[in-house]
Amino acid sequence: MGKVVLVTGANSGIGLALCERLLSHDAQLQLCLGCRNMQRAEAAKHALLVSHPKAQVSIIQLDVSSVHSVLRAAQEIRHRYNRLDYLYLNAGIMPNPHVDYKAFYKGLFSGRAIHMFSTGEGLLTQKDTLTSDGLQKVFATNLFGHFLLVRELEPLLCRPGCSSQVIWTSSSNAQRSAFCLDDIQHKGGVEPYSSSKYASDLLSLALNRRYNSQGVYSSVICPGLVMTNLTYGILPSFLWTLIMPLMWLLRMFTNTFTLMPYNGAEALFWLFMQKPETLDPLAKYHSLTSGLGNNYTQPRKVSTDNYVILTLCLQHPSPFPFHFKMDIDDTISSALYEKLLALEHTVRMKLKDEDLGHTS
Ligand SMILES: NC(=O)C1=CN([C@@H]2O[C@H](COP(=O)(O)OP(=O)(O)OC[C@H]3O[C@@H](n4cnc5c(N)ncnc54)[C@H](OP(=O)(O)O)[C@@H]3O)[C@@H](O)[C@H]2O)C=CC1
Ligand SMILES: CC(C)CCC[C@@H](C)[C@H]1CC[C@H]2C3=C(CC[C@]12C)[C@@]1(C)CCC(=O)[C@@H](C)[C@@H]1CC3
Repeated sequence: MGKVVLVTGANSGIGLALCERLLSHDAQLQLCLGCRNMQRAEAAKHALLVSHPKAQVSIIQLDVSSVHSVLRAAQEIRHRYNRLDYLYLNAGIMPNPHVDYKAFYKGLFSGRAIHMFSTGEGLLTQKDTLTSDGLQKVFATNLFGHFLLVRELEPLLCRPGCSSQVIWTSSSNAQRSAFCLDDIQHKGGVEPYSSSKYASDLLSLALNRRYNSQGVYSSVICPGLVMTNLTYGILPSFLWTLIMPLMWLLRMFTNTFTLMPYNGAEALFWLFMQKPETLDPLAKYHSLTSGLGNNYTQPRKVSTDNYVILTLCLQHPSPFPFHFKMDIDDTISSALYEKLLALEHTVRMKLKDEDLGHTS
């Protein structure tokens, strides 16, 4: 039986490009597309089968922002498969983005112009909304729904004698300054995207600590800047087309402008071919494209100087001396993990109450 791979957000952009690449590499795969929109999912499946007519591709209806949908989809996946070798947590949103053009022009003439272009740091804010579960939507979609999915799929991921990989599509826009342990949903801020992506980096660390002994390995990747529905939501496509020559020029200075979904999926695909035991839990794997258009994957250390958040978000005085930077990383990721477990408990209880309410 071929390996089983589940990809969330597989009907467009980087997720769909990854599916194409995986099927080109291994025709025996059992590929499952986790999508909320069945029409788009069917179109994606059709496109994959046109290029790989013998491939085994199935669809699972999954809205990662909805607790109920995640639980139902996980139940169906457990029913369909008896193993899960790769779980790609790729679905993501950046709703109502706003570009700070003043900061952009300021940054353009500063020494940090390249950094600004490759991370978008300080340029973007978003207006978040609530889900029907009462959670912040960006947090629920980019982080919490995926956390719940991992927890629900534990029996398929943790199999004695076998290893499996959980792979998060994070971002170079993940900034520690946007994240706060006291507000993991980012209710009080204007950078929920950045916060959720930073939280996914931390959560991946915690998952490794929790699950490595059971053969589950978690990694995070950065796809670079890619032209997809997500980026077309930031600037209209005609404007991206207009500035495309500038983007190609900038590729000479930053290899993070992967631009095409195929290139952005490079690190996701690269991880598929690695022995998970050899991966560095403290690394973030970057999809990079050189000025000449060659794709490659590069591990870069996740920032370890998290004492900034600690001092901002934990009670003063901080009980941790600065020279324990690695331990502090562990402390924050553990604290986030605990908070996610507590939230999971709350939402499960709420669902139970609602179910009881309906039946009585
Ligand atoms: N493009 C870029 O430059 C970068 C992207 N990323 C990350 O890459 C990932 C893929 O995004 P990208 O391909 O660019 O953008 P797309 O908008 O093309 O893809 C996002 C995918 O996520 C799905 N999705 C969104 N919300 C949900 C939900 N609630 N439940 C299930 N699926 C959902 C979308 O489905 P639907 O069609 O139904 O909306 C879509 O398939 C995201 O996590 C994004 O944050 C990271 C760094 C840079
Ligand atoms: C209109 C102006 C002439 C050009 C404005 C450019 C900005 C809109 C982009 C410059 C760097 C871009 C960027 C992202 C979004 C668009 C920019 C801010 C991201 C934040 C998109 C999502 C991600 O996850 C990041 C990796 C991107 C980093 C760069």
